[in-house]
Amino acid sequence: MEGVDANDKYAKELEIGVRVVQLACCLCQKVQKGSIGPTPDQIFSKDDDSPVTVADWSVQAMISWILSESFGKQNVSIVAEEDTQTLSDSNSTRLLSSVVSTVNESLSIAPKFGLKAPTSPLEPTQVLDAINNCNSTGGPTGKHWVLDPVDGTLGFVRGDQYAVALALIENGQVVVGVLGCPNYSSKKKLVNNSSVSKEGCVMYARKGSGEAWMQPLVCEGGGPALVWPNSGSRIRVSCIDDPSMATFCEPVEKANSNHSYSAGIAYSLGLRKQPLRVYSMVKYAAIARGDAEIYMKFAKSGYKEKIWDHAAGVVIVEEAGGVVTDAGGRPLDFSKGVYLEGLDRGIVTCSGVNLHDKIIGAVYASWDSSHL
Ligand SMILES: Nc1ncnc2c1ncn2[C@@H]1O[C@H](COP(=O)(O)O)[C@@H](OP(=O)(O)O)[C@H]1O
Ligand SMILES: [Mg+2]
Repeated sequence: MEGVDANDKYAKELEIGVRVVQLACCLCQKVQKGSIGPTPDQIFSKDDDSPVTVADWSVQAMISWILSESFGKQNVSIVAEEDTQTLSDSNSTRLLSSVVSTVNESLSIAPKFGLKAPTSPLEPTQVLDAINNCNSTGGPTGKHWVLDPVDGTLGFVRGDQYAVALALIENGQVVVGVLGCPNYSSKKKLVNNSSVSKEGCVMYARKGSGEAWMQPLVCEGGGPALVWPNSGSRIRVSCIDDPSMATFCEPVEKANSNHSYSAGIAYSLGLRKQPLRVYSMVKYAAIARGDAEIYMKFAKSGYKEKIWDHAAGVVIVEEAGGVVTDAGGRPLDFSKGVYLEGLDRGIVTCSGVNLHDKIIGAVYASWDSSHL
């Protein structure tokens, strides 16, 4: 079965997106194994105290460079998580050279992924430029790529689930989503933390196609180069709509979502299973693949969700047959810039409308007493 008809709209964006996310997953796996870059546990803190690693900057630089080469720098607008503040510090020369060598090692194997490698290794200034080129703020018009180079950085540094998330927004709508999940096997169900695998997958979808796809990572094992259109397999959400049989997932970190509130919703709906706590957008991947039926996230009041933490996951879940809205039942709005402005209370993702209606109803019934 073929993944995508080459004549379709966004065919080139999807193809390049899948190829470059495959390459990015490979980069992350190599950093994690210590085969490129510094020791994998080297973690830096950003201004908001969130962690960042060589992999985050390197993936952002590499993807930014490939997108500019593929579509022309003047045509590419990218909204992405990282900036060069820490890297440009005069005390960071060793860190910058780690990023530069990681980017160059990764680009040197780009042809295996059907992508063009630079004719000579990138200079530090080119790497910094590539990161800085991702300073778009998106908005309601035009095409914007949206990138979270390593989503779930905590999962990455703990050897747990994390994701490389790339999406394309056009006129405020997510039209392409690619989600690389380096520790989520294309063959094995995600059950709990022991389901961390070293043979990950990439999922992807194009808006309106009614199809979502998955392919295994091609990084390891010296296997064949990535071919496209490929023999990816179709993925589909679960057909379970009985709450007592359903699995719900949520962030691992209590700081990122209120576990006791979601436990209350789960109880009121008759969900019996323990929550599946997973780092990163792998939660969207689990819904799209049918490994779970519900994903709820209720961040602290005042926290503003960023578009790169959701764009790719939302279109993949929707094309796989699922539903994603805020907790008021409205679609997420990707047209307002970097943040999901106007988001009502939280995010509710389900495999189908029946479960979704029930959760939204339970949120309305319980919110006033929730102290959120
Ligand atoms: N206080 C907070 N509340 C909700 N989400 C937060 C948060 N602080 C960070 N996040 C987001 O949650 C993401 C991790 O998702 P999860 O908690 O589902 O694993 C982080 O992505 P990064 O790891 O890319 O920074 C970050 O964007
Ligand atoms: Mg993120």
